[in-house]
Amino acid sequence: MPTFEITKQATFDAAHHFPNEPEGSIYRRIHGHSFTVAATVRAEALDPEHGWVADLGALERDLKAAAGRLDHGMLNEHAGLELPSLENLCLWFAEQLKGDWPGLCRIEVARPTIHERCVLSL
Ligand SMILES: Nc1nc2c(c(=O)[nH]1)N=C([C@H](O)[C@H](O)COP(=O)(O)OP(=O)(O)OP(=O)(O)O)CN2
Ligand SMILES: [Zn+2]
Repeated sequence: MPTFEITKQATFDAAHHFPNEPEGSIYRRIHGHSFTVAATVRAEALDPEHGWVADLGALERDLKAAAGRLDHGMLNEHAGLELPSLENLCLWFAEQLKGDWPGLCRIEVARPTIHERCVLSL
């Protein structure tokens, strides 16, 4: 069955640290990154009234709202981000969005400036 996937991306900047890493590890020290987050929603049929899977503007609003909760903050202070890896960020964004977006099928969180990313398939 052919499927459509629509994706919206947002950006945020945040600080974090990894408290379980060994003394002397640079990851233990508080440091910051610029992040992108992309959310993908899948559907097998288009909304016949609009001719789209869902309004990308609505997805943008929800994704920006979630990213805004992390922007210019300390990731470790958020429930679920006590160990603030890209992997746990994917889970955190999925948790924020899944209630309103039942077709959510993919979250990608990246640090583009250092060429790192993680993809969560749902
Ligand atoms: N699987 C994962 N591994 C690591 C993650 C992660 O989220 N998932 N995160 C980190 C740290 O956030 C680390 O700060 C990442 O930075 P790094 O790759 O070390 O790049 P830097 O620019 O900070 O350092 P360079 O030495 O210049 O590469 C680690 N691992
Ligand atoms: Zn880091």
